[in-house]
Amino acid sequence: NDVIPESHKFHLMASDQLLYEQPSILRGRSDVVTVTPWLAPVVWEGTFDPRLLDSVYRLENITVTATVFAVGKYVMFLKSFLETAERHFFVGFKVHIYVFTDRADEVPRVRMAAGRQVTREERKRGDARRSVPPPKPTLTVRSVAGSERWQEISARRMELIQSLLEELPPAPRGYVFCLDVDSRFHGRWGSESLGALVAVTHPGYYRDPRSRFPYERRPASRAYLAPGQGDFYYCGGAFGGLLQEVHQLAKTCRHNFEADTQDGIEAAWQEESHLNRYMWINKPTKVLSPEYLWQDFKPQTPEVHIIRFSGVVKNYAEIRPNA
Ligand SMILES: CC(=O)N[C@H]1[C@@H](OP(=O)(O)OP(=O)(O)OC[C@H]2O[C@@H](n3ccc(=O)[nH]c3=O)[C@H](O)[C@@H]2O)O[C@H](CO)[C@H](O)[C@@H]1O
Ligand SMILES: [Mn+2]
Repeated sequence: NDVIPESHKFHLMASDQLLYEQPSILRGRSDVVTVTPWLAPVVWEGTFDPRLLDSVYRLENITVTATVFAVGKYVMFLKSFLETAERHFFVGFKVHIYVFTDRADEVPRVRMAAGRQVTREERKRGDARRSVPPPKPTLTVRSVAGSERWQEISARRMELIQSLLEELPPAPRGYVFCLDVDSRFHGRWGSESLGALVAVTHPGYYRDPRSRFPYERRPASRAYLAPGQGDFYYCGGAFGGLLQEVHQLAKTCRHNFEADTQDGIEAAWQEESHLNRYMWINKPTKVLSPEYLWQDFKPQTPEVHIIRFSGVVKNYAEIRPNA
């Protein structure tokens, strides 16, 4: 006599067929903090069971949208970004990637990895609701204007993300991640990263006191954070969450960035500064550890057991339209 709630909108529901390692509330990662002071999980390798989470979210029929911008010479990063996304990003789920570029004819054709197909074994043990294998990830290319300033290209992403999300059909189980293109996946990035509002701690600052975070420090900017404010330094290169939440974020950051421009001020790190201000007020419901955005030039640290996504080393002078 199973208890079948009318709706499981507000809690996770698992199949009783799935057996996994017994969880412990005594043992776990003790070298890192795995929960914020507002009780949001901080996702590190070893804090979650990927099979359990995948099975939970497969019952939910979720869709994952990703946005990536490749304007000007940054189109050169698309091939490896897309190829590695195929191998590691939400494998087994409905994934839709939107590429924004001013060089549509240079977007590489990327072959879909076999790992995308649901295996026969998975189909056998899955329930009826998922007897149909999820479709292969799809890719949509959108044309955007180029620019003479990289700062503008980077910041304008908020505006384009906002309008994309206004066009997408509303989906209560729809998630979106907004990612830098000059990066590659090296390991799993999957359902463990899902949350209403998701931020990634910047790999360059997660060991630093907040006084050293490169927040916008001029009170005239709408991205201003005063000394003593700010939780973590989050990166502009990866954030996400539910469609409605990310829409709110993009709309707010765009509005504040443009209002600043009217006042003749550009935040220290453009939309990243505004994102940090936003996340100070609107606490993320899930924080991803720097495993989710590393930098290739940075030696791996002991607490980082796996690098999932990492920025490639690039020659700024060569690829950016301005220095
Ligand atoms: C890892 C990380 O958190 N990176 C952030 C950081 O610098 P980054 O040095 O990582 O910035 P970046 O040069 O990668 O630019 C950000 C993104 O804008 C796009 N782009 C940029 C220039 C260009 O000519 N063409 C183009 O397509 C592209 O998707 C790129 O990945 O600070 C920026 C502030 O503005 C952004 O917040 C970046 O997300
Ligand atoms: Mn980047």
